[in-house]
Amino acid sequence: IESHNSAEDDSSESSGAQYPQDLRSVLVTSVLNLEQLDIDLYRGTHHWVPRTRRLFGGQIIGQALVAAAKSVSDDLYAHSLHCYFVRAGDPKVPVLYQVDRTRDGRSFTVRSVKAIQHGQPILICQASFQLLQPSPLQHQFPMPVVPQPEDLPTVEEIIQRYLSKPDLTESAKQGLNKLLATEVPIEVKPVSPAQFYRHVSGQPRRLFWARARGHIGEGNMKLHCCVAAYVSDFALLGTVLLPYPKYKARFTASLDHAMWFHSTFRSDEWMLYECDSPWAGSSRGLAQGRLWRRDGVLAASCSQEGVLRVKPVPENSKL
Ligand SMILES: CC(C)(COP(=O)(O)OP(=O)(O)OC[C@H]1O[C@@H](n2cnc3c(N)ncnc32)[C@H](O)[C@@H]1OP(=O)(O)O)[C@@H](O)C(=O)NCCC(=O)NCCSC(=O)CCC(=O)O
Repeated sequence: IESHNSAEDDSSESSGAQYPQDLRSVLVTSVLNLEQLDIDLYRGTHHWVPRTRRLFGGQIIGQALVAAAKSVSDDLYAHSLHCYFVRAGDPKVPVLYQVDRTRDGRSFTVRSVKAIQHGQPILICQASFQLLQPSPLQHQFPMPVVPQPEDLPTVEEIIQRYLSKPDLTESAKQGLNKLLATEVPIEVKPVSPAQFYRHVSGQPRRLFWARARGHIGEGNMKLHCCVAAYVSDFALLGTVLLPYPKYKARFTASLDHAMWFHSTFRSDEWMLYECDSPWAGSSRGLAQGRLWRRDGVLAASCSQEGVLRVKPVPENSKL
């Protein structure tokens, strides 16, 4: 365990003009920009909907945290959230977020948020905020040593490489082209592409660099936490499947998600997402994630349990 100061990181490598596919408007000015309907009542819309046709959990958590943050003062920082996904989100209708001001304390303030569709909750979330307070107690695990993002291909480049393989089946080609056409508002660079895509059996652990597409800027820390909450649900649960390349997912869904924010960070700058799964059983799996700033500071930790029902991969599958 190494000692670390979680000092403000002022370094900025981002500028809107650098990004050919600047989806800033999608994540910050659209998905996380909730419409206020009444006091403590908001409406959120969707952008990227996964192939499961249920709403992306990270979007619901990110929006719930935006709604919670709107009723706390600027000097409070989000430090944790705990959520249950109780129903599948319907991509055809918006989500309502109803905030309950559970407690305003001296140091800590708690909000409860219910995400509602068709008159019923799809997510229940508690979020807690704190005044910045100094402490002589400061430690963190060291960040894993991995190649820098500049030295790794993007998922789009990796998919292009797979597409150029001569023995690819037509359906695999179609699947990959669909993946390429999907505008996920997160940019991802896997540290080990073969492992990321489960082409080799391995430990239930994977690492990838991730950042929000587009320039967000210093902004406020609460917004970066909301974006990180969105990002943190991406590819986390899949970590549970890594030791089982002979099985493919038939039904997977996250059941709950907890997150702790440790230090300031920029969600539009590369962060290393270290995911592992200490346990699976009873059609469920536990996944844990750590988001690292590239200067080695631990920015956030999260834990998620999901339901995973699988079926054997056909013998002749090329992917
Ligand atoms: C978790 C559930 C499904 C639990 O509800 P229920 O208990 O009613 O469902 P269930 O009985 O588990 O059934 C779920 C599906 O499994 C099937 N099923 C049930 N029992 C089975 C069994 N013994 N063997 C095989 N299949 C079975 C059902 O037919 C159904 O499939 P069919 O549906 O085909 O009939 C629900 O609470 C829910 O949907 N919550 C929201 C989850 C969510 O949306 N999370 C965020 C998105 S997930 C995410 O974002 C993570 C990103 C990622 O995936 O990486």
